[in-house]
Amino acid sequence: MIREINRNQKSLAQKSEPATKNDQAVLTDLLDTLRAHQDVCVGMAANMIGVHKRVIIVQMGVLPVLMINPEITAKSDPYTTSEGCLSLLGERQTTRYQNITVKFLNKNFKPTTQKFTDFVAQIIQHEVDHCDGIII
Ligand SMILES: CSCC[C@H](NC=O)C(=O)O
Repeated sequence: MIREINRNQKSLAQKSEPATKNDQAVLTDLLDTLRAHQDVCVGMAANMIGVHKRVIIVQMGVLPVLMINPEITAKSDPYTTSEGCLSLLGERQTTRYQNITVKFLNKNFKPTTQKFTDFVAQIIQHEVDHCDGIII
């Protein structure tokens, strides 16, 4: 189901709870909602559709990838960049890391550890921050 974008800064500042297999609906809602905004949006966290669970979706080329309970376990090569967000007006400067390692459950709840670089790594960092109540 396509959900409304949460722009309530107080709600977005809340830390999200770990997701479980009971949270299937948010997986499809994130897919549907990202698809509906794919012209302007490359990633989303569940709290952006009002669900305070640690689930993110990241556009990797043409493929949207869901990550459940993502955790960045290693990062290297910091740089400064400017980012926007569907939940926020304008852009803000932030520090991101060129290379990250992420531990997460895939869409079938299979434990996965994967390395990411460049723009995909940047999107993941932005969305993991959302899970921690941090907006850029
Ligand atoms: C480069 S990271 C920016 C991610 C942002 N998505 C919101 O959480 C977006 O603009 O799609």
